[in-house]
Amino acid sequence: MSADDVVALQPINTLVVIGLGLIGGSLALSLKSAGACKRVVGIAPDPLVRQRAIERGMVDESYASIGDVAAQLGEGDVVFIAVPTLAIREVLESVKGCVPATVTVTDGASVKGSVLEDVKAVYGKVPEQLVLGHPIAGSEQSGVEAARVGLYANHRIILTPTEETSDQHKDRVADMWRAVGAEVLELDVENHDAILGATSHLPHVIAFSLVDTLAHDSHNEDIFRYAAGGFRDFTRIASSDVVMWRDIMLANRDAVLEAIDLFSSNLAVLRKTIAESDSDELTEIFSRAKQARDQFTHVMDKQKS
Ligand SMILES: NC(=O)C1=CN([C@@H]2O[C@H](COP(=O)(O)OP(=O)(O)OC[C@H]3O[C@@H](n4cnc5c(N)ncnc54)[C@H](O)[C@@H]3O)[C@@H](O)[C@H]2O)C=CC1
Ligand SMILES: O=C(O)C(=O)Cc1ccc(O)cc1
Repeated sequence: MSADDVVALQPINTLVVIGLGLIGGSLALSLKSAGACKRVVGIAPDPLVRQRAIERGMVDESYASIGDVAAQLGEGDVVFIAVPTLAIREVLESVKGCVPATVTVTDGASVKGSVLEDVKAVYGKVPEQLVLGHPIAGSEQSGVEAARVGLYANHRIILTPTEETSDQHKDRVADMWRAVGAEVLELDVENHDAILGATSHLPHVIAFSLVDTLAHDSHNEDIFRYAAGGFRDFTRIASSDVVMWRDIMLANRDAVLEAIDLFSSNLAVLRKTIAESDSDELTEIFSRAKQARDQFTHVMDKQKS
């Protein structure tokens, strides 16, 4: 199914978003704009965030804690957890204490293995109402002001259901994402973390490390003044939220280390090729990379059009 197809959806009664930043706020705004849920409730510990979410029309009501609204929830309602990866466990503890088993509970964290471990630790099992997910959409911006309608349109959402996840809850979450124009895919947790470790987490490691390296080069105080467009393109993601990325690296440590090791050994090959002035091999490596990247952008552009 293409993301542009009009789909018949079960509307959500109440959507509760825990964490009113880029990811949670954008889902709230997008579902409201699509008319795909009757009521949106925001949960945020910071009163200023709660106020801005109301002012921006992101939520109808906002509370400091899920306990303030949980008793009103039931079948047909969805709780979406959109907080930094290592804050998920604490949020699950608060959800477990008060949210009925009929309510669909899902998340948007960038790492799925650690969240699955958190679920097992908190619930002692994987409840059928839990549907773990990850929107492959976002940016280097964060916070309540960064949220926007349309963030998920024509983007992919990966769900990582386990055998315990019920079809009914999974379908509800898939419908929710389709209502905001996303394409829904499924992966198992381990594959998800290995793939995202290589394609998302490693690029952030490299971007943060490159900027940190250059910023600490005492001989080059003015170094960024002379940077060309390529530097800006390549390092945009080093402006991303620090807590979010610290959590991702710690939560997906093994997959990230594996990706760093593979990259380091390929970088060492490239270094040797340059040191030896091996023109043929350099042409070969760059041609392979250019072809792969051109093919990737062609596929991505076709998806957008
Ligand atoms: N930023 C991105 O491009 C993407 C982020 N993600 C994931 O989505 C999640 C949210 O990320 P963003 O929305 O970008 O972050 P954000 O920083 O914009 O928003 C997170 C919000 O959660 C709040 N928060 C933190 N702990 C909380 C708690 N215990 N209870 C309630 N609220 C709490 C923060 O105050 C903040 O308002 C993260 O797990 C991230 O890895 C997934 C895909 C893309
Ligand atoms: O800013 C970018 O280009 C991103 O890569 C956004 C992003 C960040 C984290 C995710 O888990 C998914 C997407």
